Amino acid sequence: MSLLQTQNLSLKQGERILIAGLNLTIGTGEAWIVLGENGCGKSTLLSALAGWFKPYGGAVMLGGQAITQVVPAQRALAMAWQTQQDECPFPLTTLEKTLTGRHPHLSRWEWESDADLVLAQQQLARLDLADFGARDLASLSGGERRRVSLATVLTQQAPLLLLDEPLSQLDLRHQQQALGVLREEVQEGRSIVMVSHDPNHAAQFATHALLLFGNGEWQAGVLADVLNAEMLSKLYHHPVFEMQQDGKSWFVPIA
Ligand SMILES: Nc1ncnc2c1ncn2[C@@H]1O[C@H](COP(=O)(O)OP(=O)(O)OP(=O)(O)O)[C@@H](O)[C@H]1O
Repeated sequence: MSLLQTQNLSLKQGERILIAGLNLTIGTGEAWIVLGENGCGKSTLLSALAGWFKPYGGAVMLGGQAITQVVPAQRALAMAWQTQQDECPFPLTTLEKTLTGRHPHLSRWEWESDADLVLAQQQLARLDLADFGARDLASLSGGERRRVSLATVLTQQAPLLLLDEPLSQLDLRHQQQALGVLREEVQEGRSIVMVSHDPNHAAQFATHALLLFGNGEWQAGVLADVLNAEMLSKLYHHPVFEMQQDGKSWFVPIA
C-alpha cells in the first residue's frame, strides 16, 4: 500500500531548482535511503514530504490525499519527522522531551498516561538511554541528544518515519544499535525515509534508494537497481569502489 507519494514534485530554493519532476511512491514496510552532496536538497525534500516546504511544482500525496488538505494533527499521526535541529528553547528533561512524541495522540488538556510513560522509557532504553530520563536535555552530549530525538520520533509510533541524518554524531556502536532499531521498525511494518551521508548505511537497512544530484536530476528505485559505484561516483563527484561481502554491496572512496 502506498503511504506517501510525490507527483511530478519540483523543489526550488532561491533561484536554484534542486529537484525536478520527482515521482516517488513509498510503500508500507519500505526503507528508503536518501543520498547526495551537501546542499543538494535532502532536508528540503523531507520538509516538503512533511507538508511544510511549499513545492515549486507538483504535489505530495498522503494516503491518496494532497498533503495540503490533511490537517496537521492528522499528519502527525501519519508521519513522524526528525529534523537536524536538536536544540530546545525550554528547559526539559530527557523523558519530557521523549514524551512530546505522544502529543499527536492526546487531546488538548489530556496528560500522558502511564502507558505513554512506559512507551517513552522503552524507546530511550532501545537507544542506550535508559538512565537518562531525569537528565536536563541541555546537559547531554551532541550524540546523546541526537539519540533522544530519535527516541522521541519512535515514541510517536507513526507508520512513516522521516529521518534527517539520525545517525550523525553517533559513534560506531550506537550507529549499529540505531540501525538495528530501524530494522525492527521496518519488520513491524513501518516505512522509513532516512537521509544519510554514508552509502554503507544502505546495505544495513534500506530496501530502496533515492539519489539527489542537486541540479534537479534524481534516481530512485530498488537498492540493487540504483546503488552502484558508477552512480555514487557521479553523485559525489569522487571515485567510489564497490566491494561484495555476503551478497551485499559496500562502497569505499578511492583516495
Ligand atoms: N532561503 C533560502 N534561500 C536560498 N537558498 C536556500 C535557502 N534555504 C536553503 N537554501 C539552500 O538550498 C540548498 C538545499 O538545502 P538543504 O538543507 O535541503 O540541503 P541538504 O541536501 O539537506 O544539505 P546537507 O547535506 O548539508 O544537510 C542549500 O544549498 C541551501 O543553502
